[in-house]
Amino acid sequence: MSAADDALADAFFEARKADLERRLKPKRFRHSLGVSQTAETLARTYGADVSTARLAGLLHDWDKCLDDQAIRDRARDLGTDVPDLVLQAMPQLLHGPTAARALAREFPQIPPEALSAIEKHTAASVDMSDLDLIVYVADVIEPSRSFDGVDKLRRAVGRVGLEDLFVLVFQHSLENLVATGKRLHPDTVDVWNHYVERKLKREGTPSGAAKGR
Ligand SMILES: Nc1ncnc2c1ncn2[C@@H]1O[C@H](COP(=O)(O)OP(=O)(O)O)[C@@H](O)[C@H]1O
Repeated sequence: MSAADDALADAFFEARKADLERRLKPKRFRHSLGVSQTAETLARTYGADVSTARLAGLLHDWDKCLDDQAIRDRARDLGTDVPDLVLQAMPQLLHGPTAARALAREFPQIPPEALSAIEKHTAASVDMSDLDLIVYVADVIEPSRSFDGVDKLRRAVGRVGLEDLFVLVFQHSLENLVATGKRLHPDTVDVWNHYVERKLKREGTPSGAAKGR
């Protein structure tokens, strides 16, 4: 069995699930299982690798047990390259990047595609792979999430393309951050513009020509 096959096998999944149950509070552990199942469903729907999706979904919050200072320390120890604003003002945005690095170190057999999705699951990024998009979406719509509009997002699964689904979900995340007066990660505008530009191109809308109200 190759190293990647080992990481995608049931035994590895069950062992990391047991680790995770020890690391996380029960609600966060249930959320992780929900993200794993939802990522698996999305992978089936959109043609991504199902085993990698379920593993990335399971492990995305591996470092969510750390407080702000522990996250900062971990980011420094692991050599994670981050803007100072994020390190100081929004260290919780680093739990994806630190988890990806820590998991790679502890379990080198985890495929890079899964680590990439874990890294990007909170702040997103331009040029995300299908698996990155899937884990981002799964984190927001998994069954234990309950917020106004979640059913609309769930209903869009399979009805719209994966990137369009991501845009809907990312839009919801941004609206929520602004509505609650939160600061935005410095890359957020770039990510939004990147995916909106691509959506406008898919729809054949000339770049920069906003649709009238
Ligand atoms: N683009 C962003 N800019 C700033 N903060 C963000 C951004 N996206 C998510 N967040 C915030 O980062 C924190 C962690 O997000 P997330 O990993 O989705 O956690 P949770 O699973 O607890 O919702 C949340 O407080 C969320 O509001």
